[in-house]
Amino acid sequence: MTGSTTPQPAPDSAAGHPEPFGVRLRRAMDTRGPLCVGIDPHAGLLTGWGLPDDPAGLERFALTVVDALGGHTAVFKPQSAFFERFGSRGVAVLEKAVARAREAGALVVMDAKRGDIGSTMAAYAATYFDPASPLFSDALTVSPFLGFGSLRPALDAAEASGGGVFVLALTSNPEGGQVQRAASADGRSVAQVMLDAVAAENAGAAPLGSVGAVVGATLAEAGADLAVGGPLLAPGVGAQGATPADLPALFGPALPNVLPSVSRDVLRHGPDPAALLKSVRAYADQVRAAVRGAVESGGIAGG
Ligand SMILES: O=c1ccn([C@@H]2O[C@H](COP(=O)(O)O)[C@@H](O)[C@H]2O)c(=O)[nH]1
Repeated sequence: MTGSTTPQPAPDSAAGHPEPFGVRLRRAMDTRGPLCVGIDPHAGLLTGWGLPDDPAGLERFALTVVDALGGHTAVFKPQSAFFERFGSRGVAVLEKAVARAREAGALVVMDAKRGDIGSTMAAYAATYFDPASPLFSDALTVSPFLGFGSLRPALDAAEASGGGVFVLALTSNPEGGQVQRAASADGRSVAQVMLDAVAAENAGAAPLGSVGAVVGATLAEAGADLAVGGPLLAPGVGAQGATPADLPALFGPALPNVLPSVSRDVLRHGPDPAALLKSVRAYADQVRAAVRGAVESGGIAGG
């Protein structure tokens, strides 16, 4: 992680098309460090920071995180649920945090795990990928439980706005395998069907496609082909027990495209901005060291 360089370009490239999310993410990870910081304002964290568990406390919390880290971290991942629990006042705070994070040069992956029939998915797509929307984000987590094809409106809207989509494939929770490891009609696991569909979306994209997959860092093994040509968002580092040192064995050759995500284990260091930044820098350094070690040991190709 470097100082306060700004990885985000102007939204429009010279040709008038937005620069793709995958390109922007690759640059952000390379310049700021391969780490995503989750903004998860748990009630216990607000209390631990000496803040009230109300919209005013939520705003202080979220903006403190953004102001402390926005010029340094590659990606923020606000967890929408922790804002929605305060109703419209919480969503207003989320809007403010997203805008301020993007102004600071960080990319925003909205963790809302949206998924519905196509016509409703189009409304979700407008919420997060219409540049005029107050929740306009760089990327969105989506759930493919209604079938990969139901995600099409989000995939199309993301592409049009230079945004990205992260499709749940192998989640970090222990219950996920019940669905994700189940065999589909053609014998592939459900997770592999989703990963293959993600790979097809990214065909021809370089250096990184804009359609990613969520693969939990907590998994004992992937048991799937992770060569999707796009980013692999890996939550579960920190409070859920995974460490950066676990990543090479789990992700193998896909490791350079992995974006590990940490929420509680960074946030617990607040409200002191310097302590938050120190924690993020330590995590980013550990991830870099894990990738370097894997390259040096011949486990993955160097960049
Ligand atoms: O498979 C998944 C998908 C998403 N998440 C989300 O990431 C954070 C994890 O928070 P920690 O405090 O670092 O455990 C949270 O918002 C989850 O909803 C996930 O954990 N696993």
